[in-house]
Amino acid sequence: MGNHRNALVAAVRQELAEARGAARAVLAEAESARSEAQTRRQLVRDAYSTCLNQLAEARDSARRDIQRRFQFESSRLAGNVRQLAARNATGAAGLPWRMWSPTEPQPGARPGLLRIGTLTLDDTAALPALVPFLDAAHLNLDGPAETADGVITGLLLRALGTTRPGDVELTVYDPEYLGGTLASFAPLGISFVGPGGLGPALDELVEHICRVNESVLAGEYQSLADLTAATPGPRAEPWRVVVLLADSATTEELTNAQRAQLDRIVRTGVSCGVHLLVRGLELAEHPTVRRLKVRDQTATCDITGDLEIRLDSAPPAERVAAFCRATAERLRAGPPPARLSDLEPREFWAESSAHGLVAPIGDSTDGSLIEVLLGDDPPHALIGGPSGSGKTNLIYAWLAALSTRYGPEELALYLLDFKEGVSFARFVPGPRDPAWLPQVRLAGINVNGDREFGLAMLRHLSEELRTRAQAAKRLDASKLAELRAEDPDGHWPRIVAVIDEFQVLLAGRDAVADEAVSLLEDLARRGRSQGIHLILASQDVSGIEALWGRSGLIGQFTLRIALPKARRILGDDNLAAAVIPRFHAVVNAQSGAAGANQVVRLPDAGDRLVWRSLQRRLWRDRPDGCEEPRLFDGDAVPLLPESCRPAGPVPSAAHPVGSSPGAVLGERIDVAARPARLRLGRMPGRNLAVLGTRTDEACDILAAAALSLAAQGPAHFSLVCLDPDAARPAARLIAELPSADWCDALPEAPPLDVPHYVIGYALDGGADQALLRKLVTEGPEQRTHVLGWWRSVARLRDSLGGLGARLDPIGAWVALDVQGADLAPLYPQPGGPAWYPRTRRALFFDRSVHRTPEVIVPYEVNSDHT
Ligand SMILES: Nc1ncnc2c1ncn2[C@@H]1O[C@H](COP(=O)(O)OP(=O)(O)OP(=O)(O)O)[C@@H](O)[C@H]1O
Repeated sequence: MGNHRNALVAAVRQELAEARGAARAVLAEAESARSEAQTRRQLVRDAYSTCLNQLAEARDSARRDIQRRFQFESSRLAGNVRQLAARNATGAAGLPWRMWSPTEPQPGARPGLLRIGTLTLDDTAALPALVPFLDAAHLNLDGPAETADGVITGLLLRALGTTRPGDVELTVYDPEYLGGTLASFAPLGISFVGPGGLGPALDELVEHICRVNESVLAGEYQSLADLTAATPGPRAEPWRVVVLLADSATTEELTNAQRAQLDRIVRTGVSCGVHLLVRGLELAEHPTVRRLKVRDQTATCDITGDLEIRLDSAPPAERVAAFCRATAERLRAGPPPARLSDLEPREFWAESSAHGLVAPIGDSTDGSLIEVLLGDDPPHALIGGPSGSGKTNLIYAWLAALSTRYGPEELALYLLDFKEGVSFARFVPGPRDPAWLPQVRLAGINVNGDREFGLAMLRHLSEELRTRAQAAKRLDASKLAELRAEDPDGHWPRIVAVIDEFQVLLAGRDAVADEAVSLLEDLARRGRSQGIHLILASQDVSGIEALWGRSGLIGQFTLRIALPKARRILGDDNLAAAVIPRFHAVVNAQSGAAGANQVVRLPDAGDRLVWRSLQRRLWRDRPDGCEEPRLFDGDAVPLLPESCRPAGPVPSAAHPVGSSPGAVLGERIDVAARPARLRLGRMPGRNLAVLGTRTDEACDILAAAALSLAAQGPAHFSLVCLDPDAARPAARLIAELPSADWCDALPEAPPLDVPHYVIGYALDGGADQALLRKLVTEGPEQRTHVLGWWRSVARLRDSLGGLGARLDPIGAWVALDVQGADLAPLYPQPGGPAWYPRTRRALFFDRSVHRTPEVIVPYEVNSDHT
């Protein structure tokens, strides 16, 4: 029993222990689950708060980003709006009153927008608030009369200040103050409409619109704005601006008929240049009506929606009065003369020169442009006027009008100015401006001493004439238009040659004048049909008289342009030039016959900056391959071209030598600026004498000759210098020559297998006579040539043996300051050549090629002595 109980107890204990164990295990499990859940909860909480933080950060950065973008975009937009506003409301249309002054519109420019105040967009700087008006809209204002009238005054001043005097006609209906509101505009000749006059005034406007449609637009143009854009010159019709300052009484009083007329004007006015500027009266709905709701110093406009406009104050009364007085004065004085820019066409280089060159040179007193023609008739022009009368200015204006109309394929210009000045330098690249006028092929400046250059240009044109005549003959064309039609791929621009102070070329009874006259005559006679036109200008009556003596020449110059006080340009019975005022010209296309005069006001074409900017525009548009013009500047000294100097490896004796290498002596005065060469073959007399006392130039000529010979192939040089003044240039020369030796006296001619040149400085300074004679006589056959410098012809003769010495071994010479008569012993014709020495010019004569000597410009070889 006891055992049984014990066993029972033990079993119960056992079970209890197990149950307790199990309960503990469950508890432990629950505990761990709980702590796990707690940990998880903590994690979730942490994650949540991290997430919250991140979200907040992301939100903040997105907000910041949006704000930044907004600011960027709004300031960009504001900038764009500001730029557009600046472009659309330039000058007087947009300047605040304190800086305001009227601005003359560019020709052909359409009216822009007008400023009435400012707009503020968030924190951007204030933007100008602009409204359209002329050629665009009627304006309907509503609000307190005083503020609205201030806006109207401002709008009128801006509209008038951005148009030419007389381009806007003003009509004011102001029944309340009988015109007093806008009385400051009275000097402009406003039509004030009295209280009972509204009906007739509206009728008159409607009639005006009908007339404009019927006769001015005539079905060809949609609007006056289109007509103005398409036709250069003054406006066909002024704008009519009608200001209606109504009050409620007026509105009530408006009859049905008046209302109907007003509605018609609203619908049709803008295209005919009639604009309403109305306060206190509701205009009918129409796309051209813009409405402004004015409050105290602020307004809203249907263009800018809800944005509030801070209105500008009304313009100061004294400014309005001063402007109106000045404009009335200008109106009385008539339209101002055209400006250079008025001569520009709407589109550059759009004209063909096949049938002629038509271009305006100025305007008439009513403002319409006056065009002159160069073509088959009249083919050539003669311009005359005393010094300072504006010939150069006229030529500038004419060239501007021509070169903006006709591109380089249509027009080629050759410009020569015999004045002491550089009038044509502006057309070629200069140190400060690389641009040039693309049509200019050649310009000569400072040529008053170099009539030969004028001759060279005429010869060049004559050559061109010959080419054209041959082509025309081949293609059976009798004039340029036909030649161009037959040969559409050919390059046949019209050529205009301008020669200012041409009489310099014809002055004197020498070979230059004779040849110039015969070339001019030929060009004037045959150039007409080949598209070569001459414009000759002169201040000098005697110059013009020189032409009158040559009827074959003067008869071709049927276009005459006489500046004030010009004499003998027009017919003897035509006195117009004596009475025209300053800066005017008489244009006469009938050889100056009385009755064919047109008086032109000439624009001021002298402003360099205006010209430069126009020329840059043309230059930027020049076609590919358009070459720089050739500039001949009589004051510039040309440098020996690099191609005439030895370069690269020294040629060996095996190197082929041409049969007659050419010694370069200077630049020829011709259109191509070619070097003058003396051929030194194995023939008797192939020696050169440089004659004169100008050491620098003589040394330059010898150096250019030696260097250019060394550049052509293997050669040996022996330098002899008998004048210490020439020692330095001689030393420089020997340093540059690949194969040379310095001799204290004339060398014997050693037998060499390459040409040998003896370069002698001041050979009159004690050279061995016998040796010199031997060298010049026998040397050339053995390819030994003397290129020597003597200070006079007499000294040359002395150094060759004295009085009876023969000079024929000297086959070529270059004379510097030696008078023509002194050159007689070296010249085939008795008396010597006509030569009057000039600085940096030399007379070159090669017995074997020249009939008459040629003037050359000695090159500068080393630029340290000039
Ligand atoms: N239409 C014009 N409007 C304003 N100024 C002008 C006009 N024509 C000429 N001038 C000015 O008059 C002056 C003389 O003009 P220009 O040099 O053209 O005369 P010119 O007849 O060529 O004189 P010269 O023969 O002595 O060279 C210049 O200062 C020029 O700017």
